[in-house]
Amino acid sequence: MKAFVIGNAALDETVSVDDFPRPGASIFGQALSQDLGGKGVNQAVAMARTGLACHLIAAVGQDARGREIAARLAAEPVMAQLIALPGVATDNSIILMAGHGENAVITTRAAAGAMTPDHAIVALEKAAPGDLLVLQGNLGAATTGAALRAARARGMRTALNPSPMQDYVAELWPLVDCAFVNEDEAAMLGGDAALLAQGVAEVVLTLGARGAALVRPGARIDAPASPCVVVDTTGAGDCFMAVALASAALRGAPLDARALRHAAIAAAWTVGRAGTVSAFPDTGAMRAILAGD
Ligand SMILES: Nc1ncnc2c1ncn2[C@@H]1O[C@H](COP(=O)(O)OP(=O)(O)OP(=O)(O)O)[C@@H](O)[C@H]1O
Repeated sequence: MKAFVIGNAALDETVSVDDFPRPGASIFGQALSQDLGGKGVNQAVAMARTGLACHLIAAVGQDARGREIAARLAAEPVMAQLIALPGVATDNSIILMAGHGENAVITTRAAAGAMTPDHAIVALEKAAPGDLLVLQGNLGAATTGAALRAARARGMRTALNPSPMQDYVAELWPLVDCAFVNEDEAAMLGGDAALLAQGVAEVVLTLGARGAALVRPGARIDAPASPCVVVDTTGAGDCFMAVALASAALRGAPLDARALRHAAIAAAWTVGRAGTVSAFPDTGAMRAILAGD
């Protein structure tokens, strides 16, 4: 079984602040750090570090930041296919990390928005029935829809994390087998019951420090978060989704309580460290997590 993540690639620029600036205010930040990021990259790298065969398909510009992303991805076990598009800038995320543990993220989407339906369809030509497609909310409506339809035509399983939330997502749920949503997203979408009613087979609700729940028609599994000291929550949701899916896939099992436990431990590892991809468990730590109960 292989996973295909079609999504965005970015460099995360994180600055620590005591608190978020009010409109019009100028404030000091404490440190600027750079990390590999973008939800597509985050999820693909976390999956690949578990040992699951994982392809990443993402677009960058033909610029220094695109080359930097390629160089950093080369050090990861993910099979990365970066499409270097002429005339667009590589995407960036600007992350404000506040002293109270919350963050605010602004992501550009020039390269992600320029990915076409053909990019997605061609990328999935290597997929086999039973392989997994993982998507997030950064691509355009046509490309996301084409990826989901191509996956269904190939007998793949599909998972979607609708973040950042875009309006078009409402039309896509009948093509999604598994939805991962945080509390805000669940509220915007009318709750897990509304997603199940639109044909989604299973919904994973992530509830921050209160853990997560796996909901299927007539069944619900609750899983607590793993305790940790909060340093930086950036990427926790991406790490959680990737590890939950990979844990189940590597065992040939459906999503289950054990997958949620593995995901919670990996996400807490991330929350307890600064950064995005660099805060995820490395390959050794990830395999140790997945070996546990
Ligand atoms: N304070 C915390 N302590 C322990 N685990 C946490 C904490 N916050 C998040 N997590 C873990 O990360 C998972 C995902 O968190 P959350 O529900 O906040 O998703 P998210 O909003 O998509 O995250 P983010 O946008 O920060 O990446 C949770 O289900 C939990 O396992």
